[in-house]
Amino acid sequence: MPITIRHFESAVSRVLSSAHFINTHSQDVFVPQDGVKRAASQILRRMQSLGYSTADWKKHTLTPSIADAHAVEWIFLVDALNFSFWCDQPPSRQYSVTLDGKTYRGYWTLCAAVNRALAEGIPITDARYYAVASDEELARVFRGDEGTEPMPMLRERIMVLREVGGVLVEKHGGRFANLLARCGGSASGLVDLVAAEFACFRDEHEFQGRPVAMFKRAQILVADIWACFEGKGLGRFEDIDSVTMFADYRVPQALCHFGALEYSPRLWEHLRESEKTLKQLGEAKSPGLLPSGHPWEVEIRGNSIWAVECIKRCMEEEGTHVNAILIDFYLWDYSKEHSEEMKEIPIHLTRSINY
Ligand SMILES: Nc1nc2c(c(CN[C@H]3C=C[C@H](O)[C@@H]3O)cn2[C@@H]2O[C@H](COP(=O)(O)O)[C@@H](O)[C@H]2O)c(=O)[nH]1
Repeated sequence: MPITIRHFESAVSRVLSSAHFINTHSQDVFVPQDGVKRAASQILRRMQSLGYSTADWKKHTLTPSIADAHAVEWIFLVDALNFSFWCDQPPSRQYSVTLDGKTYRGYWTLCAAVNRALAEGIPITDARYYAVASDEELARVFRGDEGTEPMPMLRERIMVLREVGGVLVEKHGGRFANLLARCGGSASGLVDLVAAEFACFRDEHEFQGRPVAMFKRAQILVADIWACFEGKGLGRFEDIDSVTMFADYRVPQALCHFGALEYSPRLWEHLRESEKTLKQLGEAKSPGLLPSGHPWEVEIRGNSIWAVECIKRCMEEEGTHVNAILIDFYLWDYSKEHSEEMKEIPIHLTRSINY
């Protein structure tokens, strides 16, 4: 049997080559270059008017306000669990977490629950705790407001905590900072290390017979550290601009809104119908959910990554350098601040620990 010498390609460059392959082989999702051009000018103008930068990361109420060793463990814990917050219940019943008088939904429920646990004296960001804490203790950490659904995919989240906590305790002295110290200031190297050490971060699929990679949570983990430290100290990465957009279910909405992403009529119809069914019948019976790895899911995620790369290149051509991370963060924040407008654009809903 010939030994195949697998040419080692870093995870981040595999994401970019996957996005290009998906874009050139998609049947239902497109990145129209005229839309990209318009989107790039609009987004650039808005980001410049806001002075949007890494400093915006710490401005959020719930993200760590001090860039220190604890912030690194906080970011690792949150990005290990940073997936699938949507639920099919009516808004009044949707999982929510109220902290300091403010009620949070979606991604921010995770941050609120973590900060609440810390305020209650629970060392939730310490791998030596969450690797072995009981299911009941962890369910209590992530408990929702009275009368709301439990946290979506709580069982999967507890399994993720056991996995990543166990690896950190057994191999890295219980701290993600020790793994971070081994990446030699390379973002791509850190993504490789995270994908090698933790199975739950390996966001890889097959598309038309070819392996494709997205590594959404591994990349946003690196990006959050970079942003929190504003590119300095523990957050200094020489190759940070190689990191791509994070293929979630929110930014595609914003990309469609700005005209940089388009769906075929049949895909648009399917997503619209599945959202309606989801609301009427509830998730259990809804035919509409896209199973993880479905071609349409891969097309939406891969083309979202490609669209942001094209927007980035358009901005370069206009003489401004903005990396994919900041474009992504801006679009995600935009989608949350304009949720009413976003309602016009259906999202692809998948039960997945990848995003
Ligand atoms: N592409 C991308 N996806 C992101 C984020 C974030 C949080 N980042 C914020 C924190 C600091 C930064 O400044 C950002 O403002 C969460 N998500 C994903 O969204 C989904 C949750 O949506 P909803 O259910 O509506 O809350 C889910 O897949 C989650 O994994 C991002 O930045 N980019």
